[in-house]
Amino acid sequence: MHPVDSSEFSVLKAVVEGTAQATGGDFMRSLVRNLCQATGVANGFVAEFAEAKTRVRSLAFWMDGDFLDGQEWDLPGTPCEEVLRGNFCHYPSGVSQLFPHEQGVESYLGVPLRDGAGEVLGHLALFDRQPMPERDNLFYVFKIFASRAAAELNRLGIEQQLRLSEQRFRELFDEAPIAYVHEDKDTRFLQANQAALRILGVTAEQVPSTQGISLVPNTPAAQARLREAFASVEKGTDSAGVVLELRRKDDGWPVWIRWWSKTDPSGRFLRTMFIDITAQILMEQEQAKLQEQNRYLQEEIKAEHNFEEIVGRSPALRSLLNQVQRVAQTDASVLIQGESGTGKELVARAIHSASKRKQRPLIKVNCAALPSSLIESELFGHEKGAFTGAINKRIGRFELAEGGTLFLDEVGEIPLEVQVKLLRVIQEREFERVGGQTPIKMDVRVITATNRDLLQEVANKNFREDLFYRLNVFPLATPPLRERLEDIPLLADFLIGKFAPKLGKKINGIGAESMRRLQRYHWPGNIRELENIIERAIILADGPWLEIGAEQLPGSVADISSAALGNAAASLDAVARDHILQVLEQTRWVIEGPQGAAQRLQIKPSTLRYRMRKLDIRKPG
Ligand SMILES: Nc1ncnc2c1ncn2[C@@H]1O[C@H](COP(=O)(O)OP(=O)(O)OP(=O)(O)O)[C@@H](O)[C@H]1O
Repeated sequence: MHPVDSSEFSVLKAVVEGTAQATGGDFMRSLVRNLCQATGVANGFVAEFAEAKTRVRSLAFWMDGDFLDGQEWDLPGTPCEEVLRGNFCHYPSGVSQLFPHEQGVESYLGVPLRDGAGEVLGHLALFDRQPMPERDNLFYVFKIFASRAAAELNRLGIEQQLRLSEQRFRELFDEAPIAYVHEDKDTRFLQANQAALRILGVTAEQVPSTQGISLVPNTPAAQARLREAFASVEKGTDSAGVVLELRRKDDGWPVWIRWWSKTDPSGRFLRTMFIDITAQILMEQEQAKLQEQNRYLQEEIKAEHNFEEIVGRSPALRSLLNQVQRVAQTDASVLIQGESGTGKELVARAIHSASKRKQRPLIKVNCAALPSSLIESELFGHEKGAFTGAINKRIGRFELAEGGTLFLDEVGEIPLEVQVKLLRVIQEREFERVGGQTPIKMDVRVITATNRDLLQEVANKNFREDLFYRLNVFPLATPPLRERLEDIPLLADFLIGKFAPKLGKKINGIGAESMRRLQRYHWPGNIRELENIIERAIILADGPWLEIGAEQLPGSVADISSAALGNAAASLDAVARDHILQVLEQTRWVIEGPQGAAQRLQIKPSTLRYRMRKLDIRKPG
């Protein structure tokens, strides 16, 4: 062990005190200056390898009482070369003779600086115009500070690497295609990368004032997803991610993201990642819409329609067809009123087919066939989980009819609370799904039909007056068959042509007596009733001429007329009531099906129900 004498100690002390507060570049400068001043040598420097191992650059260079900046030099032909090979070198004098490039330098002392693994990083050196005799204390102090300088150089290298890797990480974080957000437990943003800002419509300045949950819309479906997302954080990361629905901060547009989040080790922050899946979700929605449309169209294909054919030449029908042609060219709402079976649906289809919307769908809703609790969601659709039983999202008939026509049959059956929404939708031309909050714009023409006296329903407060006038912009009335008995031969021919081939019969026409009988009948069930009678007559026919006897006309209905005629005091309603009751009792109150009362009465089950309500007919007991 080398004993420390007092002069060594004072040098040591001076350098230690001079460099105590400094780190990094400052430390190097303070080291060379203090070392020179404490040892009395004029010049000194710390240098590290430049890019090539044959060159060095100074980290600090002290010369004749001043610092020189950014010195760089080639090693060959200098005393430094040997030092950087890893050797301690001391030339007490004669440097300029040994190294002709180093004119004016007399003496040199250099020591390599190594990293932890022994690799040379640079060197610390002193040089002078005076000789530098060998002094133990000088070497000793010099070596101590060389290892201190090496440690600092090492640290600077690591710091630099750390800075680079942090910068690389930041760039990666910022430019990653996946969105990253660093947020606190209340989802207040601390940091968000470019992808996150882009997806969420948030600017860099808005990051500190943004809270993730405030971007989730206040709909039952979106909030349920949010709860699911937080539950997945509690459980640990869900590898499949959770789908969340958000609104962009800038324009409020909906975005859907697949979201993963994890609590950081401190437990105070969330590291959240997400990707934008809006395009995928919109495609799924479009697909669902097409599926729904497909399902609806399948049903429609099954139902039979006489598309173009509205048969008849009577003045009453001609006037109706004339109005149909005129109103078809416009987008006006049409209300078709008429008795059951007079062809209201046929007229609605004719308006659609003659309109500019004919390439788009005509969607029908029979309001009497739906339980009142489901009408709203059938019309407007619903979001997943909007009410008990709503498992999947459903697209409503208004959405299906986009660009086309919506035909609301038996509109008088719509409950009052849905009438309010319908009115608003027709006025504002936009609606929301049940349980949803996103307004959906629509371009749909509305045609409605009813066999009720709607104005009477308005007077009875069963139908909103404002909605009535909205729907009744262009009223049409389908005449009952008894007011156009002259159309019966034409209709009968048309119907024979329709049914006979299907039933495999060859029928020429209707016998003269039968035709007279048909034209004397008063047709409470209108054309639907005529259809049924002709179809039945074809089934029963033995020859090419149809014979329709009085017994083939529904005797019971004929009774109504005779009863009504025979008993002037009895109102038609009372007679109808008695008759319906009688048929219901015969069918044991079965309404639908081949043995049901509706079939016997030649009316639709929905119409029968409606009449029962109107005439206050209830099943006893
Ligand atoms: N002028 C017509 N020419 C040919 N067929 C007709 C005519 N009018 C109605 N029909 C036929 O009569 C049947 C009943 O017509 P539609 O369903 O349109 O009547 P509706 O008034 O809508 O009845 P409801 O009020 O009971 O719904 C249908 O099969 C239809 O094709």
